[in-house]
Amino acid sequence: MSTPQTCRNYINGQWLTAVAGATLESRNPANKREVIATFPRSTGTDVEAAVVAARQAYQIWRLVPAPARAEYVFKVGELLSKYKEELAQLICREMGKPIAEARGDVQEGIDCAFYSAAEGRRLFGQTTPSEMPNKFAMTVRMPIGVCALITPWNFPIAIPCWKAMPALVCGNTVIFKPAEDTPACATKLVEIFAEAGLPPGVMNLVHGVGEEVGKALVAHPHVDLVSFTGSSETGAEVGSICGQTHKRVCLEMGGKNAQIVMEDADLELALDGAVWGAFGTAGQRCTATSRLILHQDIKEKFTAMLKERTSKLRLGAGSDPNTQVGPIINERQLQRISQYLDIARAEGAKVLIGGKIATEGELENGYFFQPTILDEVTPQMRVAQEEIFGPVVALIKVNSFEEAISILNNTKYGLSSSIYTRDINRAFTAMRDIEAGITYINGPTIGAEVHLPFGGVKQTGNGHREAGTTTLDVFTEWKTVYVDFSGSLQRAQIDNRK
Ligand SMILES: NC(=O)C1=CN([C@@H]2O[C@H](COP(=O)(O)OP(=O)(O)OC[C@H]3O[C@@H](n4cnc5c(N)ncnc54)[C@H](OP(=O)(O)O)[C@@H]3O)[C@@H](O)[C@H]2O)C=CC1
Ligand SMILES: O=C(O)CCC(=O)C(=O)O
Repeated sequence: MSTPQTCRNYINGQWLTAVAGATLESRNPANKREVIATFPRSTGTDVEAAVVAARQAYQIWRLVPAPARAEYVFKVGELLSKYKEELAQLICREMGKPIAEARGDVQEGIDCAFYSAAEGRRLFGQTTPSEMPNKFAMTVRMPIGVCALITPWNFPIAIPCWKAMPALVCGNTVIFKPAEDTPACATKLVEIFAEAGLPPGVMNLVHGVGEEVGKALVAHPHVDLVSFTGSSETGAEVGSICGQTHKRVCLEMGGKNAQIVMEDADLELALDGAVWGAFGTAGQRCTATSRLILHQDIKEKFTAMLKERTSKLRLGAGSDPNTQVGPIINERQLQRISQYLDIARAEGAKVLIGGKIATEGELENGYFFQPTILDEVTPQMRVAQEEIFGPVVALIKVNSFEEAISILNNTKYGLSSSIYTRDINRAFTAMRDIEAGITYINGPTIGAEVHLPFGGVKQTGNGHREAGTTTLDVFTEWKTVYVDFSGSLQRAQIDNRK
């Protein structure tokens, strides 16, 4: 066990303890005796200092040319590459995901840095004809101001990067409130932004409890925008406060993602998709596959294949290269998953495999849940409707393609979706009729790429898309500019007559 790291807030270019002095700690979810970090339990006073710093810095930062702002973000990308392994090891210890996935988390940050940095030389507006003579019409993107970025623990590097990087390139300043479970990852990330040379106040970090720090940021009158990823419940609260104060808000919330497997699918391919979609990151992704909608003709065979593969998955600490499924983030989430198993049994679902907290050998030291398959699930059951956020997948049998699409759409969420079929007509029909922000054809529901829009429909979000060029609509305001040069023309004509 290594010595716990002492994390601090980063406000106006300085590393600070919370003014009130209180601290919290994060632990290794694979070994709960190991304290990874202590970090400030900040209060409204620290939030106030960060907002003042970010507002002051904004007046200078917004005037730095966008290509120059982007150079800082490019530098962050280079530094992330340099520290990639160190960061990945830290993610394994603090968040728990297997090392290969942790490297992917950092790589997403690197990809986002280079993609966002390039946008510094674009940030395109439009020019369009004016209906008046001697008039020029155009639109330009303007920064919004101070952005509060409130992030979850499941992608402790990628998600903060895909918010902070475009926000900064667009000319905003940032206050980052990371999840309580991953303060050390957040601190290392902000150290990297600082090492890249960002001026004081442009990037600020305030650790603490969501109900305290997150809430104070959302309610603060001088925070202009909130970008939030997390649970639907918290997202609804954040959205409602922002609505009351007319604050810009981008919400990215839950999913109840389904993979359809039709009778003509390549079953081996669909199996790979189902296993990694459902059990990758121990199911703790908003894009995780939590429902498998199986055509009746392949249901029995596919279920047997899935059960066999699931039984061989190796649970363990993320830092062990042999681990395929890591721990659950904390005790509260572990108990929540366990409660969903009770609900599933009470509703009449059949536990085919798994279904319990895993305690064999060293697993007892951490928060592990057995990869679980629930069979005989019907579309209205709570386990088919509510986000579990754990390694639990529900099997639902269907008789037709139409029924499969209808059941897939039958939830309040609409983030990711997938269909395995060899029929091109069905693939395109699914692409058209599925109600989700993301649809994969012959691929799992997970695996977002940073240059495409990320987000969902219905209660998954509020219509915005981060990542891709659509993120620019989150982090900028449009300004419409009319230039009327008829006056000066007339003056020039008068001058010529003289
Ligand atoms: N869509 C996604 O990617 C994710 C979805 N979830 C879903 O959320 C469930 C619970 O996970 P949890 O981590 O508690 O998610 P939360 O939504 O509570 O947390 C997400 C972020 O919001 C902060 N926060 C909490 N309360 C408030 C508030 N009142 N105002 C402002 N910010 C706040 C949290 O801080 P703090 O950590 O201090 O509480 C964290 O930084 C999961 O089971 C899963 O269903 C979770 C993570 C990611
Ligand atoms: O599917 C992915 O790769 C991205 C998932 C994600 O960002 C999330 O679960 O929060």
